[in-house]
Amino acid sequence: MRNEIKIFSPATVANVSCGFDVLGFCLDTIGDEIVVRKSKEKGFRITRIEGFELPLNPLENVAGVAALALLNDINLDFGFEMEIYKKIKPGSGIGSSSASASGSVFAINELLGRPYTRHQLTHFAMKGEALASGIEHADNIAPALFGGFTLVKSNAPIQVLELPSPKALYATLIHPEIEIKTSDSRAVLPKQIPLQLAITQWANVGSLVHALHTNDYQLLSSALQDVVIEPYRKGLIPHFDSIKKQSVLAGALGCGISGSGPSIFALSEGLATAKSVEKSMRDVYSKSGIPFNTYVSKINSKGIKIL
Ligand SMILES: Nc1ncnc2c1ncn2[C@@H]1O[C@H](COP(=O)(O)OP(=O)(O)OP(=O)(O)O)[C@@H](O)[C@H]1O
Ligand SMILES: N[C@@H](CCO)C(=O)O
Repeated sequence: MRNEIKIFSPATVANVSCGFDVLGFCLDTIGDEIVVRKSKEKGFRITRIEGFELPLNPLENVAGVAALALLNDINLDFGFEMEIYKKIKPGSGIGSSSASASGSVFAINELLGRPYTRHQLTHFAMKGEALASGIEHADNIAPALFGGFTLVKSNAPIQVLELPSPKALYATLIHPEIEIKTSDSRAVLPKQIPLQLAITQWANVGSLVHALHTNDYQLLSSALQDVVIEPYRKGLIPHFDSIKKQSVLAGALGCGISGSGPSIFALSEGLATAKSVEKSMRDVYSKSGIPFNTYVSKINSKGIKIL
């Protein structure tokens, strides 16, 4: 059995417009690298973090909290240490915290000879995610650990459904360089919603799942709507309405807030359209003076990869 592992832990898009806290998909080209090795000393240490300033103290880092949740469940006479090479900016809305929490437990599980299922790993990683957002949710963790599109049917016990990813589907993202913490963008949400909006939203979730199963891009497009969360959060993201309008004019099937923002995602049929959507997003933000990055990615059907 190996003593060290290096992994690529991908960025993910949670919610996918209509599926707040339940739907997500995995990106292919954006992610962190993590190295984990066994150590003689028991417990868990983070020895190095490059890319962004984050706490080395495992109790203050989502990777550490997730790892300790797993290690508390198993009796070992050795421990682990971790190096994190962070590429996903914390607070970006593309699952920065989830990449660390899920990568951490995935890597430890591999070094232990895979005693845990991906459902059990999701449970441990959620403990880390709770440190970042104040609530245990798995809509970023599930796509990172399972790959593709996922639906979190239940948190306790954790049940993740793996949905199909139509081959021609591409994601375009714009990440405005402002930080929105998940905890802050949850604070603006109402505690109750009108029944009529709930009906529209759950009809869209069901339609989106059906569209993925049947490769029905027209249905997918009509289901990529968020009548519950977006109206409250879009004001936190400069030029959100323009990005959405221009993306759809450029051919996107739909466009919405990625996770809790500020990143915005669009889904398109075909790489050429996804690139046109990227150009339309860049045109909107170029005039704004706000620094930004854009990405085009296919859907990553595998999730976390061993390097
Ligand atoms: N290893 C880590 N990686 C990223 N963020 C971390 C980590 N450890 C602790 N944090 C904290 O978590 C917060 C970022 O998580 P948050 O959920 O707000 O952003 P995100 O993961 O980019 O967004 P989203 O979940 O909407 O995609 C920051 O306050 C950051 O300091
Ligand atoms: N479902 C979560 C994802 C962000 O972590 C939210 O939108 O708050």
